[in-house]
Amino acid sequence: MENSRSTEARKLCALAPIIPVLVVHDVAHARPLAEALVRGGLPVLEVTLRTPAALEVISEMAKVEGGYAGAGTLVTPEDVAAAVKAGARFGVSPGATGALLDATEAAGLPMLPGAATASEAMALLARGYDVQKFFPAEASGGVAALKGIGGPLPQITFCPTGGINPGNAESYLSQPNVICAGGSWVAPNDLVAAGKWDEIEALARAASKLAR
Ligand SMILES: O=C(O)C(=O)C[C@H](O)[C@H](O)COP(=O)(O)O
Repeated sequence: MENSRSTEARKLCALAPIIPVLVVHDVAHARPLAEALVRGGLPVLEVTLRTPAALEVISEMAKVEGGYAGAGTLVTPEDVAAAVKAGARFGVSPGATGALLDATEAAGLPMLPGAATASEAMALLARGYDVQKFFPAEASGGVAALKGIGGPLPQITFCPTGGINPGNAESYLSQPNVICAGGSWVAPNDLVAAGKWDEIEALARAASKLAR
């Protein structure tokens, strides 16, 4: 769309079929985890601001060549300021508020804001966001809901996240209004804690080959 605020988000979403959603507790895991995911073909990394280490994790991941580390779970303007300071290349939010978008726009932070209903998607579209996170995807009706929203609102493209797994990912990715999907399965807590980077790379590689 003209004057889209989603130009950068669209480019990032086009880089790989899956955006890993990362909950990282130990900053020592940041570099090897990001390197494994990038090696596996998933360069766009959403680090959720759900752990005390998250901002430092973003700063470490930002140093990984070929990667794009962003901040997820942006809820407040303060989150945005902290994420930008940490070096986040983009932001993701589960929903959207005017205050949050005022902050990301003022900071020039490329943004993937969340919506779960037609009204929320329309409000974001009116503000210029034609690429949106569809969250929580499975709980909000999954592929059927995306098909439903895509009827009257085909100009909006989604990154569904929440409940996506290797078994259902391709049914999402095959929708005309889906550009990529987010998921945590490529970096399970137990593999991260155990430093099993090769296994994470293999999960990433499989995810990077999902058809869309
Ligand atoms: O914290 C956020 O802002 C989020 O983005 C939530 C994530 O989208 C989901 O936690 C990922 O869902 P799963 O792949 O089902 O684990």
